[in-house]
Amino acid sequence: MLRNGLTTVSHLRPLYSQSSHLRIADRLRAYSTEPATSNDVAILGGGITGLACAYYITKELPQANVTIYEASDRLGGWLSSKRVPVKDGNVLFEAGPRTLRPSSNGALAGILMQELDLAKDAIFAQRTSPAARNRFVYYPDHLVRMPHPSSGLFSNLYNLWSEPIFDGVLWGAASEIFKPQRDESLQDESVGDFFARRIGPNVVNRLLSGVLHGIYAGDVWKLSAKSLFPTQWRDEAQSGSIFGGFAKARADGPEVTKQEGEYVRAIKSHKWDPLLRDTLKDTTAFTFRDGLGMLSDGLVRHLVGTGRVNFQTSSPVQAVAMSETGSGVTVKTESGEAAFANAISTLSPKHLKNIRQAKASELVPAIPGVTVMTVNLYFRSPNLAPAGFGYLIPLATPFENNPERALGVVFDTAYSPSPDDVNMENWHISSPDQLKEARDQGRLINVNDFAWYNMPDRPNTQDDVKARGTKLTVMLGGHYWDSWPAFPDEKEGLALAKSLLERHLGIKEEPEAWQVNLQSDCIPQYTVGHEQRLKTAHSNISREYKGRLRVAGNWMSGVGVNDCLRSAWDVVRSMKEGRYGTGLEHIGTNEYVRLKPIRPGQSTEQEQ
Ligand SMILES: C=Cc1c2[nH]c(c1C)Cc1[nH]c(c(CCC(=O)O)c1C)Cc1[nH]c(c(C)c1CCC(=O)O)Cc1[nH]c(c(C)c1C=C)C2
Repeated sequence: MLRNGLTTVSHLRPLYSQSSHLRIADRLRAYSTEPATSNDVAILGGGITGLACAYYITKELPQANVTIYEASDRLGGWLSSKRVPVKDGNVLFEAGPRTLRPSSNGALAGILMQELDLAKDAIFAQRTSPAARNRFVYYPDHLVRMPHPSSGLFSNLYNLWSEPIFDGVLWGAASEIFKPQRDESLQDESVGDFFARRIGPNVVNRLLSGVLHGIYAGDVWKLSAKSLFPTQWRDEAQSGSIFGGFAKARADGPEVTKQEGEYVRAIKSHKWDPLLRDTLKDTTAFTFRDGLGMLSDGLVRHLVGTGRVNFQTSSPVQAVAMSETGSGVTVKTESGEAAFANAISTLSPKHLKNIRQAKASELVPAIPGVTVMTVNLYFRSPNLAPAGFGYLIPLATPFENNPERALGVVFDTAYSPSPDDVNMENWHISSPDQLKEARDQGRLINVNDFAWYNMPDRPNTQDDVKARGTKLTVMLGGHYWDSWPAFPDEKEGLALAKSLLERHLGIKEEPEAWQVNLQSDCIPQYTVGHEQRLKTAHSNISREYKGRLRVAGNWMSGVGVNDCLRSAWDVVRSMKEGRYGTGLEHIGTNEYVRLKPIRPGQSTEQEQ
């Protein structure tokens, strides 16, 4: 959509929402009331989780056909990458997530990249890059760089001693082991209460609240310690302290849920492209030439190619009911009813509620969401922000230094190279022959802190401009807007972002391009008691749909894109193995396995 008065060149076209891409047989079947084959699966929601579910089904369940129902006219959910023209070319703006990390659940994104042939389009910011080394927090009236090994011991110690943000941190951490253990009757508490009790309130208000702004856009005093920090929560109960548990895990190996152990094993047994695996090992975060939207586009393209997926866009689901025989479910939309053996809902709990028209009781207890406004800005001048990831604004930053109620600012230029960044004259190693030779030998090539994977072409760039400017995203709102009756409009959002950047970074320049995006209810809040709510949802869904409806998405085990992929992977794996489940059966599990300790020089974990 056009937000800034400039023509937007959008690569996110409604290509796959066009009925010409749907197989006629599939379309007829989708609207017939004939019984489905025993394998057909309906997927509710065409965001990244829905697309990933369809992908894993086509890969793992060769007999199954899939129908994806999406209420809007586009697929991909809130992955939304758009090109915006500027005077000397165009730049890419991300309305939602902008980068992915390759570790943990991120391995699935790496595997998708390999299987969808997207690695050649990827941009890999290396661990050596400023994006990895320089992370800032704004407190109380200036940017404070977080300690990092690359800064050197002296500089880190000086920072810890001189910056008020770290007051009480060292002492709080050192004495944590002596703090009394919580009462056994305590079932959950807020992240704030937990860490204030274990380390001290300054750590919560000045540091941790900022980190949780950057992930959940949420309030540290409301989010659940048990759900967000399960390892530390268990460590206190089992070892008496967080540090005690940490030391035990270092010595004996970390304990993880059985489900996590299976995941680690599956990832390890994947047949990795060795160069991609090595590239990802040295990568702090990655994205693609045309932004993260390339991931959802790549999935859709692949799914169309399988001929087994029927896309029903602009088709909100009105009801999902058990079939009369109990051998499947029927999905009702405005156009009719269709029968399936199984359904996977990737809808938010709020939308899931609507699929049980007549029922008054709730299927999934309410899980609140926060609204985030992202304001993308592109300035003509380069280096208006320090080199680095960006900065977070914690709760303790005084109101007069953050009246805009911003959560943080991302320095997008750090992940989003333009031709300047890959200009041969600026390379660490300037001989292309030397680089090609290294790559031919399978060695990783680092061009100004970006891995060069797509040999022999030039390293990928995202912003197509002659001279690099500064690209920033201001994040506003989140829990600060919880009780607001209305949100700022585009003009107000832009004004808020500009006034924040002027106060914090001294930027007075007018942006050459900008885009304001209001993401309503976009990040679910795992507030105190979240685990219990998920258990209730599991028993309700199980009772009503008897294993025929499963759920996946960002409201159960992590709010990021990587977590959505993981949730899709888990749900399809459980279907493949014929396990009875709802997608929530693992919640609150007490079956654990111990992984082998990670020894120096060893990079991966193994199950014992
Ligand atoms: C667009 C708003 C989002 C905010 N949080 C998330 C989104 C999509 C989800 C999220 N962000 C991060 C994680 C942790 C895992 C990780 O990839 O590191 C999750 C689950 C970290 C993160 N936060 C910000 C960035 C650039 C990243 C890296 C991944 C990403 O591109 O999202 C910046 C940031 N995100 C939000 C705020 C308020 C913020 C402020 C600087 C909200």
